[in-house]
Amino acid sequence: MKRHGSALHPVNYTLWYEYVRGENPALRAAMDRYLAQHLQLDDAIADAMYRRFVTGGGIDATLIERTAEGVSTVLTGMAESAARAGDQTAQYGTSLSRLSQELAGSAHSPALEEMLNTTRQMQVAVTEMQQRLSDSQNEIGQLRAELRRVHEESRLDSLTGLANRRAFDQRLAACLAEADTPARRYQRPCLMIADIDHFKRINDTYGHPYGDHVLRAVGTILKEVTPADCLAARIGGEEFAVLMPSSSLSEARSLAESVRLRVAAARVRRQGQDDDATRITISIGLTLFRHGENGTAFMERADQALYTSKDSGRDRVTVLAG
Ligand SMILES: Nc1nc2c(ncn2[C@@H]2O[C@H](COP(=O)(O)OP(=O)(O)OP(=O)(O)O)[C@@H](O)[C@H]2O)c(=O)[nH]1
Repeated sequence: MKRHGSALHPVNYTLWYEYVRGENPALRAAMDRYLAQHLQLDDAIADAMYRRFVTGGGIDATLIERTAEGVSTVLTGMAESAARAGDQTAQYGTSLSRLSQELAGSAHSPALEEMLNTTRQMQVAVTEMQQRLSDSQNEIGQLRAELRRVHEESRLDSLTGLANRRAFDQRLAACLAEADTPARRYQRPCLMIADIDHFKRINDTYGHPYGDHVLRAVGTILKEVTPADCLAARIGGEEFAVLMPSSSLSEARSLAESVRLRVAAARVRRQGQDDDATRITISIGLTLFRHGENGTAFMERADQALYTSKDSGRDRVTVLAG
């Protein structure tokens, strides 16, 4: 990295790690072109390559975290080698000093003196290297923590703090893959989709900020009632979903009813109007997974149940199982 003018920091470590790993042909080709022309890979160029070939313009936190993991392992190995080299150099230096003292009384030895000086210089260089490796390791640790935070945030809906659609889709796919294994044959996941009633009217009557306030209130109720092994998400504007991997249909129905009742009982106050709260209701569709079907069919049936709730007067739970 030093030879090509690359400063020692996490972005460059990631870039070079990806290059050496050799599984990113586009990056490899671009870097090879630069290196063949003996061009310096300064920070601006490295940054552009990192964005273009490593993160693809956005942040792929999983990839970067994996890379940070790899770089950190390499650095740990280097730090251990540097520590061993430091110990050996120190031992060598001690032996040379002893030898020099033993010979001090006899003939003066410039060659021995030179070796002693060189050994001291080596000790300083090895200590500096150990320090630099330890600094880099700390930086990688911070980078990893930051990436974890970005990764977590990228899975949350910023308004309600529930999981977002992307996180929900991933969890649904994983849950259904597991549900189709023989071990889970008798435990079928349940899915509920909930949609706030007449939400457009709420927005139109009281304004969009109040609508947001209602969404947050529903999000809070869902967080409070959803068991730890289930996932509650905001999957669209005023649409929520709860995936229940190991609940029975009757447990899922109770959960859906309790969401409905708590939303109906909640009084979401308008700012500055303490006694004037609007009544909000929610319609819910609930269904049970059928072995062999895909996520789309599962979601569509929950949606169908939801629309039955809407069509038959709203503020109710409809179950479509089979
Ligand atoms: N405040 C707010 N409104 C949103 C948000 N996302 C979507 N909406 C609004 O949600 C409303 C959805 O309305 P519709 O799909 O027509 O349905 P509805 O009025 O809820 O009626 P029903 O579902 O039939 O009971 C639209 O007015 C959207 O503008 C958001 O993040 N904040």
